[in-house]
Amino acid sequence: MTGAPAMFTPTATQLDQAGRALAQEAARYTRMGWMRGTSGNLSVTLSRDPLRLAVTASGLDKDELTARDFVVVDEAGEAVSGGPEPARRPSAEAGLHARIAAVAGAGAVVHVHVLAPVVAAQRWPSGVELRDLEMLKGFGRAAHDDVVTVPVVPNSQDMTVLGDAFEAGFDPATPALIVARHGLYVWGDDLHSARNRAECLEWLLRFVLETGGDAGEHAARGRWT
Ligand SMILES: CSCCC(=O)C(=O)COP(=O)(O)O
Ligand SMILES: [Zn+2]
Repeated sequence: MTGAPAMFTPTATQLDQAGRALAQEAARYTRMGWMRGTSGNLSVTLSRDPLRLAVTASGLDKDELTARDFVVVDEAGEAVSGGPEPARRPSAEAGLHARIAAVAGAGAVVHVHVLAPVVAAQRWPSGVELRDLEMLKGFGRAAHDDVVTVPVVPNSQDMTVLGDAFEAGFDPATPALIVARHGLYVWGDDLHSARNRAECLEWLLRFVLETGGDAGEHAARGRWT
């Protein structure tokens, strides 16, 4: 027997909190230079069953978002009723946010156009390896985890294609995805945790780019440890 479809109506307080948090966080990323122009987008999960996300509106300068510049979307990233009026257009990448929230159980997803991941993916298109670095702890991993591979998927304008590629390589222990020639996705329980992870991952990626990515090989040979 199938039950009635689950319903969800966000409260005004929930919407207000989500809108303020998204706008504040987007302004912060813009100041960091990680959301240049209108690039980047953010989401928070409002409900799991049914899956509902508050995602930033599309095409806006992310430094100037108001607490109403977001859209409530479903598991496919499609706008549903219940968000601020007048309705805005959801981020073009809302479908990937929703897939990450569904598959990884993320409470927040951030997508930024920071340079290091894109350069790293150009250099290591089958995944960027990180090992033996204290900063891995800030990315939610142990510093001495064997090897942490940040997955890379080819860019696409089709969020189902991107979502399928993400899911195919998904490792629950690695809360990030690089979209080649595009940008970085990082997730966590909330926007604050996702930002901490993104900042630490950016540091790690800059490290491997600047050292040539062979830090682990040196350590394994006992030259640095
Ligand atoms: C110059 S930004 C190109 C689109 C993009 O990649 C992005 O992150 C912003 O898209 P949105 O629809 O969320 O504004
Ligand atoms: Zn983007």
